[in-house]
Amino acid sequence: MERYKISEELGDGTCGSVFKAFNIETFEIVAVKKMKRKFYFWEECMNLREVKALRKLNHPNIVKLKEVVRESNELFFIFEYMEHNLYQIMRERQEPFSEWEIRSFMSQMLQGLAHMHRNGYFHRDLKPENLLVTKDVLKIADFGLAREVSSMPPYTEYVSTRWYRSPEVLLQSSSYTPAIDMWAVGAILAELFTSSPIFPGESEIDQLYKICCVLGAPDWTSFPEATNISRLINISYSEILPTNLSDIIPNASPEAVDLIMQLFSWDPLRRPTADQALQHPFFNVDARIPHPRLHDPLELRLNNMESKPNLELNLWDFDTEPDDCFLGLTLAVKPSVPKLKAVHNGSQRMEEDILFCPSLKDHPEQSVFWSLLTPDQNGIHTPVESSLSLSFSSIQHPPIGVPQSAGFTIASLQPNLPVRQNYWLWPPPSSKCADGICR
Ligand SMILES: Nc1ncnc2c1ncn2[C@@H]1O[C@H](COP(=O)(O)OP(=O)(O)OP(=O)(O)O)[C@@H](O)[C@H]1O
Repeated sequence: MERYKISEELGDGTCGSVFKAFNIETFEIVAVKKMKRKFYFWEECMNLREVKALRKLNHPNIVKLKEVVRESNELFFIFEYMEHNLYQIMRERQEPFSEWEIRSFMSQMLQGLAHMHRNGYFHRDLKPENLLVTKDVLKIADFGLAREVSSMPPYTEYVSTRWYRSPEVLLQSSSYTPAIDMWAVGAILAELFTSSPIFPGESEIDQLYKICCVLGAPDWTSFPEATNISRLINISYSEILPTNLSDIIPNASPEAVDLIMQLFSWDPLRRPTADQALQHPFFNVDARIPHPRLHDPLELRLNNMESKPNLELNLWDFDTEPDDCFLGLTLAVKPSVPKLKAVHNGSQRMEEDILFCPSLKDHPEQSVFWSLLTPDQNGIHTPVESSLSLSFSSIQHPPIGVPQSAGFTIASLQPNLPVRQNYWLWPPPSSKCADGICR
């Protein structure tokens, strides 16, 4: 690892901390992911899902693993460096993405995903943070949870980030398929329009509840083997009516709404595959859709430093496979605890677990905000012992153009919820976000 000069930390995930680094031999800028657990044998390293999957998956829209280094029983992945992740980009913008931009991001994500699924893997943790972007080229990253399609169920309920989790995973269906990634694609597509998660569940039950609030009553027959079906049964449907998705995502074209609805099929078998989604009319519409500016006298600014969920780990989620990166990671496990911040008309700050604003003149509905703990930072230690490394061939990919832009507001995202959200989505550039990470 002495070839690499480590600079800033780029991210701190469940399995590892990611740093920007400079290769003093090749002058290349790379991203170094230092795994949190120790690795005493090479075999363990090569059996890691992330390594196994990325060695097989060579695609312009999948982040390139260039090298694996084991040094002092510590494991480092050397990735091609990407400038941003999609979450950061959404947070920093001052206006919504155009449908053209969304189409470009989505098409790249789906092409990477289609390649992955065709090659027998599914990702299992798709979310904006795991979509890396440089000069408008999007690449899927973080294959720590990637699973071979041919691997045998039952799978553990595991740990994908709750907001992007499919109903069959929430209901602990004994088997699931690449369709779980397609659910996450739907959630990400909706979020690209609104810059706010469409199903920001605070718990697994709340996650299902929020899904039902948008989609209406579930199709029970879609989950014949779900062990946790009671989670769904316990939700009182009499109080929940399905929502018109166009009301929730007013800036989406009918084609986009149709694609999102298909991706949000309760039945995993009815969700389009990545290849099928790429054939959807959404990708053939060339018109720019105007974005209605959504005004609201009460502008509540969500502090996005705390607006994303941590990866949620349950003790029973731990896989017994030796290649599971979570083994021995108890210190990295953080529960998702709501901690909320909002600004009323940019002046009055409030911070509590759940913030209700019942006294609003123009909006008698209550407002509620969600956010979660900030991950701890982890230092990196200079290795002292001998090291081994494994290199992978690299490829160059042509950039795909997406115009730049910048901030916007959005009104109610979930009209059927007993609460209503009205807030500024992204802090302006002047807000405290000094390191550009804001998590
Ligand atoms: N190749 C890269 N270039 C630049 N930044 C990167 C790269 N890979 C990862 N990152 C940054 O580091 C963050 C964490 O990386 P990654 O998701 O791989 O770690 P993890 O421990 O598996 O995280 P998670 O808890 O989401 O599973 C990413 O969200 C991204 O911001």
